[in-house]
Amino acid sequence: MSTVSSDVCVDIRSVHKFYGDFQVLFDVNLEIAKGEVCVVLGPSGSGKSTLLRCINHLETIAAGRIYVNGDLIGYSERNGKLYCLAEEAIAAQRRNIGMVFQRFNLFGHMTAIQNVMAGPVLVKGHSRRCAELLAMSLLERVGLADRARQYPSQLSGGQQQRVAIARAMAMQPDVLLFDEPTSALDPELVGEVLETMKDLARTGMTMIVVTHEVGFAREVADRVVFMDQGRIVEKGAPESVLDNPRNPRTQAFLSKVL
Ligand SMILES: Nc1ncnc2c1ncn2[C@@H]1O[C@H](COP(=O)(O)OP(=O)(O)OP(=O)(O)O)[C@@H](O)[C@H]1O
Repeated sequence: MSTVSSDVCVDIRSVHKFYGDFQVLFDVNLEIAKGEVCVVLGPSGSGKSTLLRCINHLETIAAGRIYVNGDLIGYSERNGKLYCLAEEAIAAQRRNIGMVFQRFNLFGHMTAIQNVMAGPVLVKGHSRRCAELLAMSLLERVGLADRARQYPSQLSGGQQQRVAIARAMAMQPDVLLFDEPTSALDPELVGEVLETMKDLARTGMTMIVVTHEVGFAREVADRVVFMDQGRIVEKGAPESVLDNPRNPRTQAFLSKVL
């Protein structure tokens, strides 16, 4: 049983993570409220992607706990000890944690709508009819209803990423994780994906976004987290972290990117 408050969606407690002998995360603590948009900034190699991947247990952790809506991710706890969950149980947890990657990872042999329908049909057991209605409404939401029958190779990078967002939404996750969703895109396609993410944020979706888009952080984030060398060194409202950073490492980073 966890003691997570019902307003908290993601609760990261004292997480440590190693790759072999290399410690990549040090005592990371972060609570994300339901409906919150949290943007994670930081220099390359600071551990942002790794932290995101720990949340849906694509990476194991050496110590600490991660809860999503009160559910301990990846492990069960008995008498203070952690035991790894079976793959099936981890897969069930991942269904509630959507992830959008830098490379869109769409199925190339499926049309846009088939990509969005796949999860609801194959994983959730929805009827094709039901999944098709849901997929169409999501494609409409990301502005791609007219592209539903096209294959990924017939879509631009920005359109493919918007399909990937619709696909993640189709699982009706508790939280959506974005791992640098615009960094593989040509600059002129970045805006349309950020607009889609802004729309999503307005609907009250809980989102954790790793990005270098400081403008997006300023406009959309409820909170900005700054990571450096595996640690959260600063977190707070965007205007406080971005305009008045207190930590010298945040100051140095922002002076380069702004
Ligand atoms: N599978 C892995 N095995 C060993 N080291 C890894 C692995 N994945 C990442 N690392 C190392 O862990 C550190 C953090 O990587 P991570 O990708 O989390 O950083 P990041 O802040 O997301 O960087 P970027 O902004 O460049 O994507 C880096 O030093 C990286 O080289």
